[in-house]
Amino acid sequence: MESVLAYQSSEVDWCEDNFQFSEEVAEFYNTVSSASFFIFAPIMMYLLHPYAKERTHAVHLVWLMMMIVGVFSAYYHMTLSYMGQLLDELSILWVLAIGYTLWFPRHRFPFFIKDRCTFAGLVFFTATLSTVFSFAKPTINAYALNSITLHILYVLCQEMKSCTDPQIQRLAFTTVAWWALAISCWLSDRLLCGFWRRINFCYLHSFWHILISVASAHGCTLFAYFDAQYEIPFARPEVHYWPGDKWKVALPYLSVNYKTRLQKQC
Ligand SMILES: CCCCCCCC/C=C\CCCCCCCC(=O)N[C@@H](CO)[C@H](O)/C=C/CCCCCCCCCCCCC
Ligand SMILES: [Ca+2]
Ligand SMILES: [Zn+2]
Repeated sequence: MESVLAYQSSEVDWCEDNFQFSEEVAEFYNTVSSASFFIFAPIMMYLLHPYAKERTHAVHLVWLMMMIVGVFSAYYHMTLSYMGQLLDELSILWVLAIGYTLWFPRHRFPFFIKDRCTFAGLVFFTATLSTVFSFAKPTINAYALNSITLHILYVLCQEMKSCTDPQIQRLAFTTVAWWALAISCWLSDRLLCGFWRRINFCYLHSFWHILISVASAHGCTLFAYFDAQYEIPFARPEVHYWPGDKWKVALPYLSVNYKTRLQKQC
């Protein structure tokens, strides 16, 4: 047990120099930047609350899990332990599982699945199996998790084929742009560390933490929008931005129209 908790027992070491500032913290910038999950999650929980109230409070689980990802990510970079790595990766796997359960469009379910409850069962079975397999070769886990994003991108492209709303096209474009920036940093830190060391700039993984938090906030709002359109169309979902619709860099959220719903019910 002691060895899986030991500092640097993980096979993966990120580009940032270890123990630069303290003997307790292996990768200082990577540890500190994990706070971005903590900063964005409560804001998104608040912004998506009207949609969650209308649809299901389970939406908040995604943001709770994001905070857990933040804790495990900080623990992992602080210790570079095997346990830290697994906790970080498994928490990502499960936040993705919750995201799929909530937002995967019903009309794209496999033909043998008729309702969201059965779909949730399939997702949770797959995630449990993947949890078990993740112990087999931990070095490939992160690549496997990143390839799930390719499936999310595929679903997004399919959904956008029938979407002509310029607001949603803008949101889809921004989501993919943030994600592309994030994954470039992740891959570059992983594969081109020699180059970054030579120019003394080893902080790309900490940029990834911030960029993927922003990309996730965008991606979740986008899929929540598709979901609201299919599942609660009477709520007339609309995308807005915080702090303001005119801001160039802002967090997207969904507004729902309670008034229309009340009129419909009467
Ligand atoms: C129908 C599909 C709905 C999908 C909803 C998606 C909900 C996902 C929400 C957030 C997940 C973000 C988690 C990021 C955690 C990063 C922690 C980290 O940095 N870990 C690294 C080690 O420190 C590790 O190497 C990283 C592994 C890979 C992580 C893959 C994350 C996938 C994020 C998917 C984001 C979707 C954005 C939309 C893209 C078009
Ligand atoms: Ca390192
Ligand atoms: Zn990380």
